[in-house]
Amino acid sequence: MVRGRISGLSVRDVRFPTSLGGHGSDAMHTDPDYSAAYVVLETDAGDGLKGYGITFTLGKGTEVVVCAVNALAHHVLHKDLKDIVGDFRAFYRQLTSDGQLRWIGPEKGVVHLATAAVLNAVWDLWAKQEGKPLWKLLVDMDPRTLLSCIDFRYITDVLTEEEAFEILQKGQVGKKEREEQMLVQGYPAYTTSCAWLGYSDDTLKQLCTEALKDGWTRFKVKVGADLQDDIRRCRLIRNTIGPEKTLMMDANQRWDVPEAVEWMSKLAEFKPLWIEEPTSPDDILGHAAISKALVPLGIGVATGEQCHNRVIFKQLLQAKALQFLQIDSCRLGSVNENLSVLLMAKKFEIPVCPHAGGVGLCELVQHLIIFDFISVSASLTNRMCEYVDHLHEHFKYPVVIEKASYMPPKDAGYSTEMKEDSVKKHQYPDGEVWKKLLAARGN
Ligand SMILES: C[C@H](O)[C@@H](O)[C@@H](O)[C@H](O)C(=O)O
Ligand SMILES: [Mg+2]
Repeated sequence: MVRGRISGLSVRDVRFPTSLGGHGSDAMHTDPDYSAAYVVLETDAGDGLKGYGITFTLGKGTEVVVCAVNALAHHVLHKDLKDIVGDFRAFYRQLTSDGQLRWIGPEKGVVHLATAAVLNAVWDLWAKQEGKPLWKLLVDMDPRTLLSCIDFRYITDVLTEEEAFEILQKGQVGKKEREEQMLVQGYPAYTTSCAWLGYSDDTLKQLCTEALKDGWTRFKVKVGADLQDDIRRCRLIRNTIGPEKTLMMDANQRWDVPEAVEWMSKLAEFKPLWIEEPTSPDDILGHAAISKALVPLGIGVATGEQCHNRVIFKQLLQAKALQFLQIDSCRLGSVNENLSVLLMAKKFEIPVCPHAGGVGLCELVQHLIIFDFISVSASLTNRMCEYVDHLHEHFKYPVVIEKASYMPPKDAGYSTEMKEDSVKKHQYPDGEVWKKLLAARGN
C-alpha cells in the first residue's frame, strides 16, 4: 500500500576522483570524475522508508544538476505519494512541463537529468513501500497501470497506447518461466572496465586476461582519438581474447560522419559487433548514413547513452539509424520514459543493450532490462547489458554478477541507496576525500 506525504527533499553533490586512475576515460571525456546528484525523499508515513534517486554526471557538471533538482523540488514536496503514482503520467508531465523550467529543456539536458534523479527517487520509494525490487514491481504490475506511467505525447505516430497494451499482453505469455530463468541464470552482461582509453597497453592486456579467467566473453574497447593507437590496442585485445569472443567499440561522439565510416573500415579487421556513438548523439540521419555504410563490413551502430529523450529514440528507430539501442536509467526521464523506449524498441524489433557503468548506472538499469526480458522483449538474442567494475562498494545494495551475468536484485527498491559514509566522504567540496585532494592541488 502506497502511503505518506513527501515531507523532505535533499540533494547532494557526490563525486569520485576516478580521473586519477584514468577510469572511465574515452575519446571525448579524458578526465572524468564519476559523480552523482543524489536525491533523498522523506515522507511523513512514519515507516522510516526513504526514496533515493541519482543521476549520473561528471565532476563539475554535478553542481548544475543539483541546482536544477532544487528548482524542481516544489513539484514533489507536500504531495501524497498515492497521488503521484496514482496518476504517474500526469506527474511526469507536471515535472517536464514546468512553464518556466521547460524553456531550458524541454525534456533534455540538465533539467531532464534532474527530472531523472527526482523520479528515480520516487520509484525507489514506491518499490520499497511495496516491498519489492523495482524489476518485480514492474513485472507484477498490470499492463494498464504500467501504461498509465508513460507519457505517449510525441510518440503516438509510431506507438499508440493500444499497441503498447497489445505488446504487454503478449508479454504475459511465458512470463513466469522467464522470471524463473532470470532468477537462475541472470541477464547476460559485457564488460567495459578492461579498456578505457587512458589505460596503458600492459593494463589493458592484464585486465582482459583476468576478465577472461572470470568468465567474461564480451568486451568493449574505447576508440576514436588516434587511428594508429586504436589499431594497436584493438589488435592487442583481439589477440588476448581470441577470435570467438565478442568485441564492441565505442568512439563517444568523436567523428564526423564520413570520418566514422573511414575509420571503422580500418578497424573492421578486428571484427567489432558494433561501433557505439560514432558521431554527435543528435545526428539521427548521420547515424543512419553510418549504419548503411557499415552493413557490408558486418558492423552495427549502437547509441543512446546521450540520447535526450523518447522522441530522439523514436526517430533513430524510424530512420533505421541504430542496430543496438542503449537506454540509460539516468538520462531519460526515469523509469517512465524508459518504459516507452523499451516498448518502441520491441515494436521495431531492435535489441536493447543498456548503457551502464558510471556510478550507480549498473545498479539501476539492471532492473529495467530484467523487466524488459520478462515482460516485453522475451528474447536474449543479440542482447546484453553493459557492466563496469567501479564504485559498487559505495552502494547499500550493489549489483551481483555471476558468470558474467546480472543476478536479479532481491532487496526492495531501485538499488539506488548509497552508503551514508561514502556520501559524506565524497561530498564535494567538503567531504574528507575532496578536502585532501583540493588541499594537495593548492585550492
Ligand atoms: C565517460 C564515461 O566513462 C563514458 O566513457 C562511458 O559511459 C561509456 O561511453 C560507456 O559506454 O560505458
Ligand atoms: Mg558509451
